[in-house]
Amino acid sequence: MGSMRTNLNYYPKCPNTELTVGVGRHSDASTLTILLQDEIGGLFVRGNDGDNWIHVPPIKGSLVINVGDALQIISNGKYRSVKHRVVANGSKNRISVPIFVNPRPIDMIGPFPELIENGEKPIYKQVLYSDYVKHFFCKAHDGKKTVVFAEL
Ligand SMILES: O=C(O)CCC(=O)C(=O)O
Ligand SMILES: [Fe+2]
Repeated sequence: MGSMRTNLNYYPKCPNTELTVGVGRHSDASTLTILLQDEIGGLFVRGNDGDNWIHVPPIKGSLVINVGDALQIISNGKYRSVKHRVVANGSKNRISVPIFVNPRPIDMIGPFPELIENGEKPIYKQVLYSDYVKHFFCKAHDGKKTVVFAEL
């Protein structure tokens, strides 16, 4: 069991795209995010090793699935949450609908014991998911810094 939240994002067209942030770089606090985007485009993801932003082109009828911080913590870093951002469009409005699939607020999250039985060291501690979310939302988006909250 988990909890889910849906956002309805509306990005009005913006003549000065170089002066505008659609959504600043961040990873989601979710376990997984299921994202429906319209045909406009503007979502970029960052490779874990690379230093370039990769455009995620909208494909009709498809959903984008993003790994979130909770899955990174639960998997002891085996799955890494994806850093992403949205760039405003100069001539067209854009809509996106992410569904955040989350642990419940009352859940303690930390590396699954099954993953650390073979001598692997946990790199994250047990945190109450509602505390993680509170920490996540009390800061402006700044890449993946929020996951440090759960590090040992
Ligand atoms: O609009 C998008 O494509 C992504 C939005 C997003 O990253 C978010 O709501 O967390
Ligand atoms: Fe996001």
